[in-house]
Amino acid sequence: MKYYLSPSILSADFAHLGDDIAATEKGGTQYLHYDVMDGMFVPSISFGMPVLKSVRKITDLVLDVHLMIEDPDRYIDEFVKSGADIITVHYEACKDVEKTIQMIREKGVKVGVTIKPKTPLSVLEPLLDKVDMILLMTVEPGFGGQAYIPESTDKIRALRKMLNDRGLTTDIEVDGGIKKDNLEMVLDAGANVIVAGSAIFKDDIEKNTRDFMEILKKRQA
Ligand SMILES: O=C(CO)[C@@H](O)[C@H](O)COP(=O)(O)O
Repeated sequence: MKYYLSPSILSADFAHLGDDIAATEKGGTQYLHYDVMDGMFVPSISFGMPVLKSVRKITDLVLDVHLMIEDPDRYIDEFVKSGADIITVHYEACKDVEKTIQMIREKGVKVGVTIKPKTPLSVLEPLLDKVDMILLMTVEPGFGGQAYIPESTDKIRALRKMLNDRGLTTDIEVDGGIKKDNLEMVLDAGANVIVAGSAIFKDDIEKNTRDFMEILKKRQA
């Protein structure tokens, strides 16, 4: 199993975004998490394609784009053209999630599907072998800096079992409230792609990144 860190730039200082991203690169991250919010699917609005284009120009990190938007089919093509490497869509936001997954795959980028904390794992059953990554939201989507929802740990464990039972090694990404002190817990439960925003983009960003990476590297097969 490979382990990845995906710092969420939602918590970065947008006036110094390039410097903040460079610090995560120096700290050894492999991914960068890019949260797109439309003010409809989630209450807040973040950033979209133009910022992604600028980020693409300054980094070779894997751009892990999480679309918190209604009917994401409308924007898949533009996010691919703007530099996304992985596009993750919400099960709850798609009119026909299998069609959306297929559309993303046809564009030649990796595809993820995600569910909110209250959505049951059962909705993922038909999708398990169709995606590269499943993102489990461990807070209600919409804002950085929230507390991890404790019930998420059992959900991660149950999802890893569902995948193992089918012989699948699909990545499980977790997002929301992940800090150094609960990182081992989500890894033990079966997560292997870690999103962290407020725990990374504060004080010494390079050191925070390195601290997370040290823990992940110990698990690397
Ligand atoms: O998608 C989201 C919030 O909707 C997340 O990516 C957060 O940005 C993670 O931030 P922290 O909980 O780690 O501060």
